[in-house]
Amino acid sequence: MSHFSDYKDLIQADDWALIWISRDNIKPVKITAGATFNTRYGSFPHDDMIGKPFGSQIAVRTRGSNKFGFIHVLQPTPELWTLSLPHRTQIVYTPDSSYIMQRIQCSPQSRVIEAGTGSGSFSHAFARSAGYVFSYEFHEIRYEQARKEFEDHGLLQDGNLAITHRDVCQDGFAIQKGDKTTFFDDERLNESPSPVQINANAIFLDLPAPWSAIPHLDEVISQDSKVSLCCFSPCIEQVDKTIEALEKQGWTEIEMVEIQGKQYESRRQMVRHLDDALQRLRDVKERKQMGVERRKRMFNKLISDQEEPYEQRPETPKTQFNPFGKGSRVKEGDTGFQWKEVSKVESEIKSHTSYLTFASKIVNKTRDETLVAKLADEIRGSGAKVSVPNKTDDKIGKLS
Ligand SMILES: C[S@@+](CC[C@H](N)C(=O)[O-])C[C@H]1O[C@@H](n2cnc3c(N)ncnc32)[C@H](O)[C@@H]1O
Repeated sequence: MSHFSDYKDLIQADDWALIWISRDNIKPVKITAGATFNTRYGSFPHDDMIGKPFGSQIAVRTRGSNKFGFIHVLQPTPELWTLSLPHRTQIVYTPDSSYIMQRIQCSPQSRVIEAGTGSGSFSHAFARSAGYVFSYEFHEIRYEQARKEFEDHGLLQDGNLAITHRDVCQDGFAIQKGDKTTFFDDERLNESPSPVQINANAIFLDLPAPWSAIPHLDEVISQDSKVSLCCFSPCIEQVDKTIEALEKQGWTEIEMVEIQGKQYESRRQMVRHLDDALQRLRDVKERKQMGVERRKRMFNKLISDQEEPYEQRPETPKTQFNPFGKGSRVKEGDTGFQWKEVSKVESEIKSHTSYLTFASKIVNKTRDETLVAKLADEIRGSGAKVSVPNKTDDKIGKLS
């Protein structure tokens, strides 16, 4: 069972949960009867979590005080995993991964190649949406760590993910049956002929030199459906070399995109008039003048050493409200003032802004007339109002 895509209501022993302590502090925890989750806000017995719905708030009294510390126990999702995983490399964040999956049409029909695995951030997102994921990592320790995590999270056992310890730039993507460097647990793959039928139709390369891996793709991509590819590269020189390799290998629809994740905050801002500004300047000038005169009098008193009765500083009238500075505090949206809706750009959200190079390839450009006729019949039978391609029509008789 995958802890990251099979939703369940109640927390049970042996479930993985992501414990939300604060926005920047989310911890993956395997719920274990009798165990305790310790934080600086208190110790939370796992037994208090078992049987409660995912999403529950668990509170404990902080030792020596009347206050409570609390946590939320959340169902794991790829998005939360991305925010909580142990970083071994740079990772792909959700703003990028969601866009990439949409662009490469990741669906249950997708057979995905991902290289390298890195910290496994994107692998979790792919595993939830795709039919099958083949992930490759050449760094032995990272491969082992990722394999362990995939295993713990239920992505390998009866799952839809295979991880291979391999330098894909040198040795390509093909997996021979019985390959000791590949770890998967799937009867279908075990039974498939050698080499394993990868038939990838979605490729994601997050490697320093994707141009060296691209020529190896031809032997593992789908021959009878459109293949979409995305390369994730932090610098434009890499994009340049990647595009050169893609063109050379016959990839088409090449396009480069950069994602700049920004958060827009919607708020109300007080409408300020020119008269307010002028009034503020008069105010400042008046106060300054009063200060100068007071200091002059104090100086004269020092020189003449004459006693002068203590002069009370004249009371300045409290301003009703000064929209440019001090005065009585006004809360956003208070009545009696004029407000306008504005949007404010917050600092950049977590995203590893790389350049995304997309491309596609169709290997076999002839179409299966029997299949087209069958689909056409089905569409006609469903009564849907669609224009069905006619095989005698030259313009649509072939896929271009
Ligand atoms: C930036 S990380 C990938 C991060 C990953 N996309 C994620 O979201 O967690 C790049 C990974 O590619 C691996 N790598 C680099 N060159 C490779 C190659 N030729 N074959 C396989 N893996 C490679 C590195 O070891 C590294 O772990």
